[in-house]
Amino acid sequence: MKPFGLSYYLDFSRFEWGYWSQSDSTRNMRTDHWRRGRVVGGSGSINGMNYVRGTRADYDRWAAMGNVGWSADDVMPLFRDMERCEPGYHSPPDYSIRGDSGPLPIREVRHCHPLTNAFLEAAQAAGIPRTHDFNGAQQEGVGYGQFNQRRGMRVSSADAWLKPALQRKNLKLVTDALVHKLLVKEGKVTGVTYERDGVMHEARAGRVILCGGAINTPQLLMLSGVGDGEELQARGIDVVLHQPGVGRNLMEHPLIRPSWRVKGPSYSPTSNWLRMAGFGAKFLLTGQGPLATITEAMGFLRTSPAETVPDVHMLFSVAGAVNDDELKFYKSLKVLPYPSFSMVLDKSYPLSRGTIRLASTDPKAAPLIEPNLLGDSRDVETLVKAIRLLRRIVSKSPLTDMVMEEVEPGPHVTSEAALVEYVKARAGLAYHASGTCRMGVDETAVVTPDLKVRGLENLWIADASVMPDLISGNINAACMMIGEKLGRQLRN
Ligand SMILES: Cc1cc2nc3c(=O)[nH]c(=O)nc-3n(C[C@H](O)[C@H](O)[C@H](O)COP(=O)(O)OP(=O)(O)OC[C@H]3O[C@@H](n4cnc5c(N)ncnc54)[C@H](O)[C@@H]3O)c2cc1C
Repeated sequence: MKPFGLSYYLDFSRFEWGYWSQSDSTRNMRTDHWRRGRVVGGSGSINGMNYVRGTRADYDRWAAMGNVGWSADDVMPLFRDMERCEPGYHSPPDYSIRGDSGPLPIREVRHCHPLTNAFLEAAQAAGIPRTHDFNGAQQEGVGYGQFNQRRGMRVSSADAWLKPALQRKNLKLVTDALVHKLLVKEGKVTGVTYERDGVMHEARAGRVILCGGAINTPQLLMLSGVGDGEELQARGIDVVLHQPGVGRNLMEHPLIRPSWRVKGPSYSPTSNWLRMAGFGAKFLLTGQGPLATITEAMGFLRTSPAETVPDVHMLFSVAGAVNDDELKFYKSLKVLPYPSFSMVLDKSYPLSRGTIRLASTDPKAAPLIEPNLLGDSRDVETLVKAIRLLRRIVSKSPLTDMVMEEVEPGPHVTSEAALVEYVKARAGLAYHASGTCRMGVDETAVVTPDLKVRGLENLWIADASVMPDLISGNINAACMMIGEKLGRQLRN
């Protein structure tokens, strides 16, 4: 999926794990599709490419939890070294903060749809500040989207780091392989077993680094006997290390998609061949337009003046789409078939926590994902306040003049109770699963601040599972930073 636009037309489900969660009692017993990339580059090879670092305060919070080495002063230089801001930013980036020579190109949206510019103006009319770089000095506010793309084409971590390194003689990439478990001898990890074309193999290593993501990394640890001792024994797995923190603390940004129908054309699917040809030409000539992305602007908003930091994050999507539980195939998303936009909204610092458990000792079986996505009522309250804020934005010119009607939640959903019910009925995933092998300094932390698995020799983790709590915004950039940080640490 190099150009994002292809995902409208082609079925990429074979590059995915196809996980569905357990019914969620916090959301009317709904179940949802936990999309995860099953491809070189992982979920970063199938994601939306929105590039967000998170705030300085996010990492200072991680450090304040005892995670030495993770403060903003420690990690922001890593982000800068990773990035190469492409030409064409509306305001020149501040290169004391942003990078200009790293392996990962980051471009800003240009030549937007009129709805995007109308949204930015309306948000400011509603009292929301304009930020010229939410990855720079000020995250708060609304601004144009940034993407890890070159001329509109995806540049994933595999493109930026792995592919150039493949020429090295000491690197071998084995694809189409499923790791079954860790090899552990007397508390020391010596390698992994994996299956390829129905044949089992062993890979031995001086140092083993797990990066299977927030669902598969804890699954692999549990299959290897590392997890809650009682639960492992109940499944007949020999306990290598009793570590009840494995698979706990599952974090996800709960997400809703308030949507509006508009009078003029948006990027919604169209049968007008002339318009489609125009989109194709724009992409080929400039790398911009809906084939590169449909989320042209972003916002980090405070739902009330009492909030000290933005508590919700939103993407302005110039094609309306709503969550759809009826769709049991690979997206659980219904694109609205008429001109429309969505304000894709997620709660930045969710308090609810879910769990990953083993469903079976078969490495090919999906683990049990128990989301508990809205287990803490404060997450619901924030999303309800955020809907009111979005409605205020839409009521402002020039956006209001372009809108025909509110599609979701709908004009009649106005009371507190009705909005709470809407959130419970419709909230889904931002695909930011994280935290299931939490970094920390306490007994239930799975890794130490240097990402070493506590209680085992020779094993580190570098993926979203180590995050101690969630950052504000999308998390792929933070995952890349985590990998970069561990790489430097082990090299030294
Ligand atoms: C649909 C979607 C849209 C998203 N949009 C954005 C966005 O716009 N911006 C953003 O910043 N973030 C986005 N994200 C989130 C972001 O991409 C992920 O959070 C991030 O890629 C997670 O990185 P990770 O290294 O933790 O895991 P992953 O990227 O999931 O990598 C795990 C890798 O391990 C492999 N693996 C797992 N188990 C095994 C095994 N047993 N044997 C062999 N291999 C195994 C997987 O196949 C995969 O390649 C999105 C995610 C999704 C799914």
